[in-house]
Amino acid sequence: MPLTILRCAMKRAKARWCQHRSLYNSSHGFNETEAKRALALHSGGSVNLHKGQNGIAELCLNNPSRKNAISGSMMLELEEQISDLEKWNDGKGLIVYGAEDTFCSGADLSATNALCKPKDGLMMCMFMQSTLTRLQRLPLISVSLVQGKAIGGGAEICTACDFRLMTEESEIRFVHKHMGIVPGWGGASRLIQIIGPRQALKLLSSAQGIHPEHALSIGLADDILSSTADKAMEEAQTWISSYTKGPAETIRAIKKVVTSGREHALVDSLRKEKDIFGTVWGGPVHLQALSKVLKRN
Ligand SMILES: CC[C@@H](C(=O)O)C(=O)SCCNC(=O)CCNC(=O)[C@H](O)C(C)(C)COP(=O)(O)OP(=O)(O)OC[C@H]1O[C@@H](n2cnc3c(N)ncnc32)[C@H](O)[C@@H]1OP(=O)(O)O
Repeated sequence: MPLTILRCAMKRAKARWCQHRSLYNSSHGFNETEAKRALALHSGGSVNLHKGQNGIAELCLNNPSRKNAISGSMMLELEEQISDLEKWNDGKGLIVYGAEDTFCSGADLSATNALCKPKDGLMMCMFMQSTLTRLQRLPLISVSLVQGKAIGGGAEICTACDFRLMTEESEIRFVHKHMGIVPGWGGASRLIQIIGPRQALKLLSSAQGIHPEHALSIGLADDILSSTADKAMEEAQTWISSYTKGPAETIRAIKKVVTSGREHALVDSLRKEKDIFGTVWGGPVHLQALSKVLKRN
């Protein structure tokens, strides 16, 4: 294999590895194997994934008897489902939602109580920050479908998607102040990216419940769904389809360039955009579209 092709293949492999690796390693005092062992001790609920034929996946936070609180085992299942989605090359979109009438009431309080030592809290923080960053970086257009409450860590999870759709009675609330902490799953950093530092400071320091109209006015929500609970998913599927029409290859490249622009300084982002452009220019989708346009004109 000529050296140039080998170099390109190695660069692509490295890029894929970088996207999937944890934000933290032993130099930060993080041991992924130990973290997984500790979190597995706190079981309850599940995280279920359905990958649709239409390229839209549905990820369910499923612990209704505890208002979809995230147990330790659910943190592990969330990471496993995101690993699955990272390998889903036909994927174009993702809808994250909660079972029954709630989005998510945050970390399971019995688990956080057992993990209340600083060392254990930091382990959970680094595991969930890495997991939700990988969710945010998926080359899929992602939506949090917020029905009912998204509280604490639940509010943090909904900031890890590209868009937020809220039903009329729903509420997002960063309750961390009342618990004497700050967001532990990356929610503060992402909230600042979404609504800016001033509005983020207001929501975090007031710990107020954010209702749909207010969320829409500050840019935290992207739309308010009129449906009743049983129709909300159908309405969310229709909403996301406006952004996922077309070949998966193109939709995924568009999400990648936006992720790159969000995370890199301008010059690095331009270079990443060039690399991504190089993966689609002259490809089958581009050439087919080009021939269609040339025939039309
Ligand atoms: C780093 C993560 C960390 C953070 O970001 O700060 C966290 O997320 S810490 C958790 C923060 N979340 C909370 O403080 C929310 C606590 N729950 C509530 O405020 C309310 O339950 C609710 C979500 C507003 C719903 O209220 P309501 O409809 O009145 O239901 P109940 O309160 O009766 O709850 C039903 C049932 O569910 C249990 N439950 C609810 N939330 C949790 C939770 N986070 N962990 C564990 N269990 C939870 C609640 O105890 C009830 O159980 P039973 O009494 O056994 O029926």
